[in-house]
Amino acid sequence: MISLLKVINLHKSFGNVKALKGISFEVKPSTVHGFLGPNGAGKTTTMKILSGLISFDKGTILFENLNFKTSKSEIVRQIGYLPQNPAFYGYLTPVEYLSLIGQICNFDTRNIKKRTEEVLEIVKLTNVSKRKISTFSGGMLQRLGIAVAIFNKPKLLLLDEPTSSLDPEGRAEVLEHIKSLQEEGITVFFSTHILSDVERICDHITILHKGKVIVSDSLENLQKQYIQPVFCIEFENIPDELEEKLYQLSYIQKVDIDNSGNVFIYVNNIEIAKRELIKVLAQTNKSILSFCLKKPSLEDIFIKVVDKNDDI
Ligand SMILES: Nc1ncnc2c1ncn2[C@@H]1O[C@H](COP(=O)(O)OP(=O)(O)OP(=O)(O)O)[C@@H](O)[C@H]1O
Repeated sequence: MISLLKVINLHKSFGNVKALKGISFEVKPSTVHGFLGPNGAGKTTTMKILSGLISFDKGTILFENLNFKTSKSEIVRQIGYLPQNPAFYGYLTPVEYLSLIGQICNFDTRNIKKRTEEVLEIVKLTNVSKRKISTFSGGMLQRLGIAVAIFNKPKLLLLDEPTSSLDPEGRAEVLEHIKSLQEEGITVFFSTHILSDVERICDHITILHKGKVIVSDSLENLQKQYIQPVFCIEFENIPDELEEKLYQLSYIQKVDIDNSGNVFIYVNNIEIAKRELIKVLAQTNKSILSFCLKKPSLEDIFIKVVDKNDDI
């Protein structure tokens, strides 16, 4: 699949602070791409460069076949950006506010009206389109921010921590909208610290740490590569010499039994284990209350890769 955006060896310093130390990653079209990293990793700096707000020192940015160095204005016209703390004029209604945006984007009056109705429909704010923005909840404000960012029909939408200031309900609401933008043909690149948000809606993930990209891959590949599958078994009574018996099997890597009697079995061949392990456990003749394969968590991946790269 050809990339929509390619960032190659991008550098940016603010005085002595090296915010980006040669980052490279690609964003595929029609994906939701999560941009993860601890505070100060360089996420906002990257977003500001991509939206054309600040310059970069070194490197290449390609958008489709265009080079950012020579076609910046053509590229940024196709990129929407929702900053971390968007500000609105609270005394206006969404219709009035979006009309203002339409004028800034050089739409004519008829098209402003049409596009305003369309984007309000997309972000599900049609029923409050004539209410003052000052009365909106955090989730509604973020959705209005998305409406502004997609007004000009961008191919790529950059969202800087769109859920960080929201409660769980507001987050769920905004995440649902981000996911639905894919259906509108918009590719989304969004930064966050909240790992569960990424897990919920992202296809691809780039992890940034201290100005460097330490991982950039599909969520599926990351789960396969970084997470060891673990079987979790709850017995009514733990069978005698269970650990010794399990360690005799070549596909068993590690067995842990916690204080509540739950057994965690790590394996090196998931396919054999899926077929054979349950049969082996059944031969113990002890009642099994539950048996499951634990789903890899993004938090585990994050901790693993950030720990591994902590000395960079
Ligand atoms: N205008 C600036 N002047 C000086 N230093 C800056 C400026 N903007 C960012 N930095 C520094 O660059 C580094 C990267 O900051 P950036 O805001 O991009 O990180 P971030 O990953 O977005 O962090 P957060 O999650 O806290 O928003 C930090 O060390 C920050 O202090």
